[in-house]
Amino acid sequence: MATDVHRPVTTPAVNAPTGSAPFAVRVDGLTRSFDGRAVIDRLHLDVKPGEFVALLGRSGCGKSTLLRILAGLDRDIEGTVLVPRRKAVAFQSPRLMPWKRVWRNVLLGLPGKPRRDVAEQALTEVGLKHRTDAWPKTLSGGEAQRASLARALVREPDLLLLDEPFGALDALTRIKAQRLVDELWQRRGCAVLLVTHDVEEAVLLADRVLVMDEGVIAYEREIDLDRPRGIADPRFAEIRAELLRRLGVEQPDATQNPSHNVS
Ligand SMILES: Nc1ncnc2c1ncn2[C@@H]1O[C@H](COP(=O)(O)OP(=O)(O)OP(=O)(O)O)[C@@H](O)[C@H]1O
Repeated sequence: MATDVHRPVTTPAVNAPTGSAPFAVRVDGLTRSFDGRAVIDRLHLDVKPGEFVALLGRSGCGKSTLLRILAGLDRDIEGTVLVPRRKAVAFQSPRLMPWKRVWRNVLLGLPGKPRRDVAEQALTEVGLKHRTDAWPKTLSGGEAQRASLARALVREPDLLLLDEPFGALDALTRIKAQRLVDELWQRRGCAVLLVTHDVEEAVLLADRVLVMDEGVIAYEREIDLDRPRGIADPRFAEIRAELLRRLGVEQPDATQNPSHNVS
């Protein structure tokens, strides 16, 4: 896996030697400040190749900032960030160019002559082949998000960065999109870093869930539940409750309130 090293902008970014790295992400002593305030403060993070990691944290704690840094979109940093050269990112808003048909959007930014067959293959993978020639404005929210995922897939990423990709979808479409990401991850075997506000989504999908706070990874939890996972599993509920506690969310105490007990 070819690796990029992102160092502070004062030092030119260098490419690490190619070869198989024992990690998909390695972040060491990362600091990012805005107006003198460190939003990320000497953060450490490793993600293994093929690992699915979810990142939770209260609003404004720096999740998107971290993701943008990993994507190489923000290099005004201190510390070291090593990420695979083949990486792709999908955001909450699909960011499709309205003047390009879906298949051309999928290929946007890829070097070389646009290859419709490559776009079509990725669109097939996300169940959107029938919309290959559509204009973005004719897509539903879920379809647009799938087109955005196809755009990530054509890059054949070793690391897929997802910033709240399901945040704007209705509940049913969201469940379908979660299943699709799960399938794609299993098929492609790439590492995934998913930023989400949804604790259930994190526990459903991830091998490991991180909670970010005060500029660092404040808590992490391996999710050792069998897949496919379901919220009916008592251990699922236990892990969800622990994560909510770590996020500072008050929960009703079942011992104080018998209506929460299922007998
Ligand atoms: N370009 C910028 N200039 C100044 N401040 C910024 C900039 N980008 C982010 N910030 C600040 O950094 C902090 C972290 O922002 P970030 O978007 O990473 O949070 P987040 O955890 O992703 O939030 P949310 O869950 O609400 O999306 C916020 O206080 C935000 O205002």
